[in-house]
Amino acid sequence: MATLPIVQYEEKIIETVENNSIVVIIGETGSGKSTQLSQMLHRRGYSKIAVTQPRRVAAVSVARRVAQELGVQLGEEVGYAIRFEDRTSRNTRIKYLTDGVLLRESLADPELNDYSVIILDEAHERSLNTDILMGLMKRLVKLRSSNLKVLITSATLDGDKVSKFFRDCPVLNIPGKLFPVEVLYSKERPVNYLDTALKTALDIHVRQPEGDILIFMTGQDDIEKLVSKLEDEVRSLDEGSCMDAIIFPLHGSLPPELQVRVFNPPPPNCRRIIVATNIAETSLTVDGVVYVIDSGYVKQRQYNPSSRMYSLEVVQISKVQANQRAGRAGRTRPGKCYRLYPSQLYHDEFLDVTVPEIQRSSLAGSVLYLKSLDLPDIDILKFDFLDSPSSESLQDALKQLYLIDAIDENGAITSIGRKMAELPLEPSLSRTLMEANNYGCITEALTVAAMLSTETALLPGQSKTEKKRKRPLSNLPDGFGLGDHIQLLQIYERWYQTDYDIGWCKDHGLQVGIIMYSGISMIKWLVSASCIFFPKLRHSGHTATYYLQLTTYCSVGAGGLFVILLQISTQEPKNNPVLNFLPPSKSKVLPPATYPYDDHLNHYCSHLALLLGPEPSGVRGMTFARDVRKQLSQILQKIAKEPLDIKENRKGEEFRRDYRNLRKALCVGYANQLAERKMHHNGYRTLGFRGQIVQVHPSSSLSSDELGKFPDYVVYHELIATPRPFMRNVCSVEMKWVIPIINKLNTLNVYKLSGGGMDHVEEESGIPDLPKKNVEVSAAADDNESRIQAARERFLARKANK
Ligand SMILES: Nc1ncnc2c1ncn2[C@@H]1O[C@H](COP(=O)(O)OP(=O)(O)OP(=O)(O)O)[C@@H](O)[C@H]1O
Repeated sequence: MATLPIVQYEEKIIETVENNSIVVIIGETGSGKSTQLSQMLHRRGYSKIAVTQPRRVAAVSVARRVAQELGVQLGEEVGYAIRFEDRTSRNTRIKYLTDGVLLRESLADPELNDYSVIILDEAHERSLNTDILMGLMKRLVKLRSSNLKVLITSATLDGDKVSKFFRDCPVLNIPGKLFPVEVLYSKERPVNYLDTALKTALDIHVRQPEGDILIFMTGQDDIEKLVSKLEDEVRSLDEGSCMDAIIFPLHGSLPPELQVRVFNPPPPNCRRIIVATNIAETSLTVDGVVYVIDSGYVKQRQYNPSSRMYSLEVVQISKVQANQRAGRAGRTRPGKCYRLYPSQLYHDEFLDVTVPEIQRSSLAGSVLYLKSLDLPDIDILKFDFLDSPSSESLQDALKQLYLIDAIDENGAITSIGRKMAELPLEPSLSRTLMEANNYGCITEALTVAAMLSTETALLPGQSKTEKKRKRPLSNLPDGFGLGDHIQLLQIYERWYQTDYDIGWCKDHGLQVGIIMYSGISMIKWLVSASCIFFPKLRHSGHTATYYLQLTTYCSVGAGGLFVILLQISTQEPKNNPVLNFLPPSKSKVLPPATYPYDDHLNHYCSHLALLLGPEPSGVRGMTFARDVRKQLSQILQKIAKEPLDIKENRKGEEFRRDYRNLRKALCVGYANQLAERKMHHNGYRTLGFRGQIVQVHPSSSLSSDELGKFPDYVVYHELIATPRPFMRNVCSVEMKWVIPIINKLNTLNVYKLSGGGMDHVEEESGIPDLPKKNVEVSAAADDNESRIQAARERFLARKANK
């Protein structure tokens, strides 16, 4: 391997780090920041080094690479920790982790005493968590100036600005690029960038020498379309006219085991084409990528605090992002980057840097962390951020936290808030769990939280492919028309009643992937087993590869045997007689990856995946939800004072109930996400400050009454601003549960909540659509009467407003 540019500056780097608590390091993409800095510091005796990454896939892949370079087993001296998966041990000295995981660790140990060095890598991404960590590091180095070093690293960060933020800390600019990348621009912006990306990829495939292709698209839908078109086109090429090609999608909704497939080397005489979102933009080295195609766009989530609405917009990338994308080529040999936009556009119209996530996200979760850290004299509205979020965003977060009882009226964190902060969930779901415990329905609430946190949600369909799947799903439970949370719960309960039978999922329209997934897991287990019985295999990479390839072809050839394997494999591992002989999995989410030849095994399995067909995303949804549920249950048991009554599930009972307690708990958890139906139609108005007119998303399972009317009040999981604003994942709640929340809304003072005391102007808490006087909770005893009364008051209030 060629010497990486950063290695030549080792002495200078170490000297600067030794003399300063905070150092900013700027080096070209591929110069070795992510993989080498940690090793250098480790060599120089720093005891434990944390390296944060904004993205999970990067944390895993860089840890894997460093473990390989040091010749150690992943999870031992070098490990990684991402949400719901921790692959570290007591021996771990270099730990790659997502910035969110480090923030969470700081809750248990605010001084992060476990680490002697903290590296915030890829700081240019300006992820919400990295920005908050920067603010915290500034405080932390004061407290631990004698024994903590902080490094902020990036290829494309404004070093001077960061240096200024950290009181003029030194900035080291590491010159040098490992391999050159030739940048080619289009003459004009294409009318259809999907077709242009397709044409460019095929052109490269047919005309250019070997080397893999990485294409940056905006989102899952476009990726799926392009993958399918590429597959068709490659299949129709004359045999022997060019090398073979395998095409991989890569986006955040793919399960981790399918994401890492892209790192497996392709078979001989075969080109990989990877179609990715910006998940592949930073820190990733896919060995063999020589050509990058950059569409110039990214899909970005944007939160509007005044409407509390998310929109997902396709926007032009920044120059920083374009340069990061180009940097994915030329990492292991010279490369080319095809930009599907003219050079003039890049220079004149692209923003220099990406808008920080902190300025386009809901901040409730982050503010809760800050509150729970118990930092002295902290006024959230004046917290020292590199780029401050809008005061409106911070106020929105404080109000939400107050409404769900995470902070009191003076802004102090409550005991409920503390527990919520320990759960790796968004505040609304954490609060629902806390309340569900009081109402005796924690078992059900855990399932709902797990189903909603599983990114590859089964319902409602998000991508085109998922929409196609909606038909078979109609056989699934309907949530009794009470809403989507209940439907998700019922689906999981139904699955539980089949003893988590994968075949049941198959019967609901997910068969191919399910069998393939189980079949691959099964074969992994079998190969693991053969390595126990033939230990020589474990130590010989080449022999193992050869052996694995041989068995691949034998397995495929021996169709009969394979069918039997598949049959066995549709059972859960715990029920499977063969699997019971085998060692337990070390990793919590992935199928077992226990031996040093993991990569060969994954390689082998990806060959098999290619032979067998599409991906099992729906199954991942369910099996992953099950795993997440188990982990959440463990965390809850740990933070509860007394043992919790959490069952694996309750067979049958819930099908006779109206889920009243669960809906009550949801109402408390989603107190900031409530909507009231308009009087004469099925549109809703969100409750709180500046109500919005919104609709129930058409995919919802919420049903109307005999008059065709939806329930008067619902909670919603999120608001999406498409041309018409929709509530996604809604659940019916009752007015008498809503009233105490409205009363709370009337009393809050946001400046007190911020922790800054009363030295600000009194805040007007106006709720446009509701009476401002306190509503007596007792008045709600009779539902009908109170509804009539409320309707009357709403009418009068509206009239008065006119
Ligand atoms: N998985 C891998 N396979 C092959 N080579 C790799 C791998 N990971 C890293 N490398 C090599 O190490 C070099 C440095 O990678 P590293 O991720 O440390 O760079 P970096 O400076 O952090 O880049 P970036 O700013 O793009 O994240 C790469 O350019 C590549 O040559």
